[in-house]
Amino acid sequence: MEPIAVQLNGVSKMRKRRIIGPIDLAIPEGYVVAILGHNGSGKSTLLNMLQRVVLPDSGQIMWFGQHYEGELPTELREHIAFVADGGGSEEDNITAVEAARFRAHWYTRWDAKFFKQLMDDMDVPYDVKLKKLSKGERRKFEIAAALAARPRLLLLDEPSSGLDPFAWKVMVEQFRNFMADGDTTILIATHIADEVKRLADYIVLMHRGQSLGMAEKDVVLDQWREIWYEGDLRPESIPGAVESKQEAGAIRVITTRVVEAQERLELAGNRIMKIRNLELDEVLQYWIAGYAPTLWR
Ligand SMILES: Nc1ncnc2c1ncn2[C@@H]1O[C@H](COP(=O)(O)OP(=O)(O)OP(=O)(O)O)[C@@H](O)[C@H]1O
Repeated sequence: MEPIAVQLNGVSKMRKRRIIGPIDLAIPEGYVVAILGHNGSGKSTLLNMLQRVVLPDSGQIMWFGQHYEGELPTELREHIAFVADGGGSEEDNITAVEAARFRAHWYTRWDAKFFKQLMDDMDVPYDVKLKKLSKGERRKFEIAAALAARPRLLLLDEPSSGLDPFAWKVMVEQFRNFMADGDTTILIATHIADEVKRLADYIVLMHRGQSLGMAEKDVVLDQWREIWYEGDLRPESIPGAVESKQEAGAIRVITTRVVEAQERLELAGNRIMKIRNLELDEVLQYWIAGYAPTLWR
């Protein structure tokens, strides 16, 4: 069995408008996991609980197989890096060089050479107070500093926020290189399909404070198809059919079992006109409605 980076057992947090949880989740070590969900679904609360900025009201969290009462010990915290979604910080009035010096003290695996290389590649100035950087530059600095910490657990809240499309493309390359030669587990809270498509290995879907499970990204993107066909086969008899509609003499059916569906249609002598993969947001809509893809474990 794969080693687990973080495990949540019945973790919940009471918020004014809703309860987040109870969440049961096991995140395998060394993968990129996207926590997907609409606004207010509990993604940031989950990330905050994983760095103990927010304390759960009940349930248990394990980090690399260990449970801790109270504050997380330094030996663990120096292996966790977090990039929040915007906002200033206590580092506002210092430069990137000074911030790097500070972080090098804190993170024992700090990689100064890698930090410089990332900052140069992304063209971020070193000698300007962090609060004077543009939104995108600040974001790049935060991500460079998080990667240079060589954390075992990296928590990212909407990493592409504030980056222009070109900068985001460069950033994706940096993440991929980073993942290729490291053992870091990355959790990305997001509702941006491109972040998921380009980076994630797994998807966790959060909805109204609940986790609807975790599935491999490739399964999520591959399993759902829209088939258009002509003929007299009733859509309800097509394997995996979850929805169908008659339009302009053709039938449109959504299925999770495309191979069997195709066989059934061909066997019945119906003509398949078009088959299309569903987009991520379409799949999520069905997942939320109760038609989950094949879940991991
Ligand atoms: N500090 C807080 N105090 C009270 N309620 C909070 C607090 N932080 C978040 N909430 C509430 O908890 C729920 C989940 O919020 P959270 O920020 O975790 O969602 P999210 O999925 O990250 O949303 P978004 O996509 O908008 O960033 C929301 O209803 C929010 O109003």
